[in-house]
Amino acid sequence: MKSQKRIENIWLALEIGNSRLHWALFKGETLDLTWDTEHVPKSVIQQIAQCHTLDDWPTTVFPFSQQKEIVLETSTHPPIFIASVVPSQTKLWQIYPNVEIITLDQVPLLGMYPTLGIDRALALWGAGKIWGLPMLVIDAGTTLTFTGADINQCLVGGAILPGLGLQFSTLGQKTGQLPIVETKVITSLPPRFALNTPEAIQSGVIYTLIAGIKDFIEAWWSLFPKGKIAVKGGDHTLLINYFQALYPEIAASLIVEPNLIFWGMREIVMENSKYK
Ligand SMILES: Nc1ncnc2c1ncn2[C@@H]1O[C@H](COP(=O)(O)OP(=O)(O)OP(=O)(O)O)[C@@H](O)[C@H]1O
Ligand SMILES: CC(C)(CO)[C@@H](O)C(=O)NCCC(=O)O
Ligand SMILES: [K+]
Repeated sequence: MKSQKRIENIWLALEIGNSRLHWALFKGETLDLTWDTEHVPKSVIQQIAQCHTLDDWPTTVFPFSQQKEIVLETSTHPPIFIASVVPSQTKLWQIYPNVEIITLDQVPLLGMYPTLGIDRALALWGAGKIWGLPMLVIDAGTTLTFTGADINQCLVGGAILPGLGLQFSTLGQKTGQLPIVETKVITSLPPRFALNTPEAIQSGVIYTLIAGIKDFIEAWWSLFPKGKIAVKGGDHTLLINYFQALYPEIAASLIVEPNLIFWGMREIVMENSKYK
């Protein structure tokens, strides 16, 4: 049975990434549900803007809208807080009647540069709030990013490189005879010296990626011997598995938390007492 009580402190967090959308439903400061969807076309956002409550949303965007055990008698147009690194998608969501875009100036980190990605700032802020500083966030998403802050909440800086999927797709797309390796077919470590094309691609990308990440981790620990490291992003499970196989002592000290950006968003939204 659905509760008849209207829940007034429901809010949605929407992280617009380069590959897909990441959603969270909060009741006050409690994270209730998370799910991922594709990027949404304008027509569907227009449809959502007409919906009064979440129950009416299309299941392609809110997969739980038909599930009776989820209490969704939300007030009209539950607020959506958006953190986006895709300006064209941000623009589309602005037709929703109750939307708030989270911007860099709302993140209390010091020393940020103006073009720093909001996802990097929020994940770092969220991780720092929960586990403490110094903190380095490794985001294994469309891109792979490193983003660190010191004990004074000051951005140390970081790095950006193509993520696992992007490395494979670029190799497949920009060459005459290389196939596109799908990350989902990879289960274990490939042979280092491979004797077929797909495994040669896997070997090259994976072993250099792991070596590169290990090098950044060691550089972080030489700057901050007690510095913490948190890992997130669509490819985090794969990367953690490789570290467990190759460098178990490093793997053991990594904090794995897919929801880092949502924790960062919660910190900022909770400043606004209306949703507590
Ligand atoms: N169901 C899925 N759909 C798409 N990508 C997936 C899925 N599951 C795992 N991945 C992996 O996640 C990676 C994308 O990561 P993620 O979803 O965190 O990126 P994003 O948040 O859209 O992008 P950004 O890096 O801009 O934040 C891809 O390289 C892919 O291998
Ligand atoms: C690096 C990405 C693509 C990671 O999602 C995003 O954070 C972004 O677009 N950043 C802007 C550039 C920067 O952070 O320096
Ligand atoms: K990323």
